[in-house]
Amino acid sequence: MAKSLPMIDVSGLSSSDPCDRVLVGEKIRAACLAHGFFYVTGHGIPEGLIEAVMGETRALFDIPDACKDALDKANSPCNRGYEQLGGQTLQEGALPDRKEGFYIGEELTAGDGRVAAGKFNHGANQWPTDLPGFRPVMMAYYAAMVTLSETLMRGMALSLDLKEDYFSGFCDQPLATLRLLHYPPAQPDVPEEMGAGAHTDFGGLTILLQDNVGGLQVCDEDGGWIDAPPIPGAYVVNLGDMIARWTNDRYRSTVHRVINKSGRERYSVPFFYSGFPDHEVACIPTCLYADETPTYPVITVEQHLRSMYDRTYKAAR
Ligand SMILES: O=C(O)CCC(=O)C(=O)O
Ligand SMILES: [Fe+2]
Repeated sequence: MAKSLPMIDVSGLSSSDPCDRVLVGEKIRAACLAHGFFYVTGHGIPEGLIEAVMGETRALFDIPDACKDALDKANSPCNRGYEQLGGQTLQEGALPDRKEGFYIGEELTAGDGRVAAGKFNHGANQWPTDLPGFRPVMMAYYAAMVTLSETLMRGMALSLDLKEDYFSGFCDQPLATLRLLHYPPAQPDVPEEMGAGAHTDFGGLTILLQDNVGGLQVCDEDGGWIDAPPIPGAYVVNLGDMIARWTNDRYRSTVHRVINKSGRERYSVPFFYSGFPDHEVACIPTCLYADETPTYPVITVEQHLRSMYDRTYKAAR
């Protein structure tokens, strides 16, 4: 039987009964130890909002090329806006990714202290002018994703037998990115080209919304690939590099990739929850065995993100 990823109903994390919350933490622990990837239901995100996000995403990628170019993220000091097909190379040494994208973050004005201080990826968005529903839908969804991420980080803390608010410093004024992606069908005559090359995610958690096309694959411990097909009503959640650093790889930042072999257009909307930029990500003492030392040096969220953007965008420049 083909391997599959676990499914977790996380509604218990919002229960007033601590036992309910601990039970979900235990399920998260098992899923993180096994794969670092799991499906989530009971997330509380309204279906209508999800449909609206998918509708606006398709509409965005359907606007004329000249309008996309006007929104190019090269215009933005904080990496917001449109990224053309092949703009990123997630897997070192591979061909550029066969995807186009659009980056959205928290809407911040020049007067915000973090923007004035030149904090990484902080600032204003670029919005399409001819799609009136786009901005309100994306901002509502961004806010809902921040709330869900906070809930899931409490679940992560419980899963590690930590106090539920252990990650509250990380969750303070979090840097996060909503990313709209469009994957044209793979080209049969370029079999080595991928929609997204094999990579790990850079932040804390990723919450992925995908359409019904499929193509996401998760690397197994034995080096094989497990399909993560779309399941209606469920998100795919995966751990990013920060969690591997916190746990000294007890929980892995699992490698994944996308190959769209369906012959159809694929759309997905990952939300990357990266945390407070100045937060120092250091190994959690209880994640070390007695004779073990931390594999990773202490790093701030911002330092790690900057280095990963440098690496994955350098090749495509
Ligand atoms: O589109 C997907 O299913 C996954 C995208 C992804 O892995 C990423 O953007 O980091
Ligand atoms: Fe990813």
